[in-house]
Amino acid sequence: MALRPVVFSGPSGSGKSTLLGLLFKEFPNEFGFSVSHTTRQPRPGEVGGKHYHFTTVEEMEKEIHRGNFIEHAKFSNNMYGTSKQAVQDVLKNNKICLLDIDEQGVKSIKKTDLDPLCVFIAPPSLETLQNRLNERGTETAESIERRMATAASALQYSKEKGVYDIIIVNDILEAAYKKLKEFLLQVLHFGNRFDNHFKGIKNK
Ligand SMILES: Nc1ncnc2c1ncn2[C@@H]1O[C@H](COP(=O)(O)OP(=O)(O)OP(=O)(O)O)[C@@H](O)[C@H]1O
Repeated sequence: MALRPVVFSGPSGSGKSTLLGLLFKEFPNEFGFSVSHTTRQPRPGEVGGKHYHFTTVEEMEKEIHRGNFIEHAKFSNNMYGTSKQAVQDVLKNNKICLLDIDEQGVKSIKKTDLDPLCVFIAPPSLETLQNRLNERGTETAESIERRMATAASALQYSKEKGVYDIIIVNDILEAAYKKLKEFLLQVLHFGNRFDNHFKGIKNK
């Protein structure tokens, strides 16, 4: 049976990368990250090919035109997208593919035959979201404003029936991670890969 990919979505700053990082740390052999393409500039510490494939508008448009992208979207004047190759690279290693994409991407990927599980990471409040973006220190005031403007509509969309399989409010990080992990352990029926781990949780 094909391994179902897991799509993470949620407002910028809600904690997707943080939670994904915890999953990869705990289960390095189970999960693989679908590396998205983007035309935005790398943030300090970001590595091409690992966090994103950094590219140009011209190159990305050419590849989209060739049909090589599953989904793509524009956000804050930059293009983002998931190439078919990025997902294949994970699946060929027999790992569960994790994706970090926005709600436009979620709509597109749900139309494919990938049958993704969709997880929405929500902030405890818009105020906390803004504080976290400020504290992360990666955005200009203008960029934070743009992110906050789209956050409200993303939260609204997350409540529509049938879009997300679970909504996780990332208030206390440890609690959010536990909820995420338990959900994935329960839903991803793919052999007995997590059995021992799951028993460990149930016995606690
Ligand atoms: N539960 C939490 N409590 C406090 N701070 C948190 C929590 N989760 C994440 N953070 C912090 O909030 C900031 C935003 O988190 P993160 O970068 O993971 O968000 P993101 O959803 O991946 O954002 P983007 O979509 O912009 O990449 C980071 O500085 C992170 O350390």
